[in-house]
Amino acid sequence: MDRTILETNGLTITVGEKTILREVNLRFFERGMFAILGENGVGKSTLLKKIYHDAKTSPKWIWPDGKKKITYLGHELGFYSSLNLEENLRYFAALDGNHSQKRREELIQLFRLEKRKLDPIHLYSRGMKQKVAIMRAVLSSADIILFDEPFTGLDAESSAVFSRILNEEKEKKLILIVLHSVPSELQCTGQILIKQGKVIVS
Ligand SMILES: Nc1ncnc2c1ncn2[C@@H]1O[C@H](COP(=O)(O)OP(=O)(O)OP(=O)(O)O)[C@@H](O)[C@H]1O
Repeated sequence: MDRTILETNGLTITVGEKTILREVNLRFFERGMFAILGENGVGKSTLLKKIYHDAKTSPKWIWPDGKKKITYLGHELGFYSSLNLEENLRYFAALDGNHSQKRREELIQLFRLEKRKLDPIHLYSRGMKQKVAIMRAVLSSADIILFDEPFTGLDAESSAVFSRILNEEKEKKLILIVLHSVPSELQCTGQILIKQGKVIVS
């Protein structure tokens, strides 16, 4: 049976003098993918960051095996630009407690980076860098993945590939994903619309 893995009980977020979100009550089980939608500036990124921050720091969060298994991909892509793709992914795998080398190679192929995997990341284009950050998040052993506009910079083919990867991952993990529009291939479990400080779940 599914159990609750993430809950926000009456969460109110205030930035400076301004209350961005009021009394947000969300509850998620261990699997599924939920799109977080809404106009510019309504608080989508703020909500995601708050969830990540609380998950890492709040004593209210209980992690079954004591390890905090949540990862976040925001606007900062977070890898080592002087290292190549292989080195970056291997480094993060070592930090994380190792991921499958087979899956790593599979993702490199799916994103068509095999020929570039030994180039340092600083030579990559914007979209290629985005793919590296996505691979890192997908390969992590986290139970929860938070993505903030992860389709940014991806071409149509890569967007379709990434949507298919997410459709598979949502069967094993909880994925929250901030989007401006839902790509046609993406099969979300539900949508969370933020409007005027309120959250509407559908
Ligand atoms: N550090 C901060 N200081 C002051 N205001 C902030 C700060 N961070 C965010 N805000 C404000 O909070 C509101 C929500 O910002 P947020 O980035 O969460 O919106 P968003 O829905 O993700 O927007 P977008 O679709 O444009 O990315 C905005 O009005 C923004 O100006």
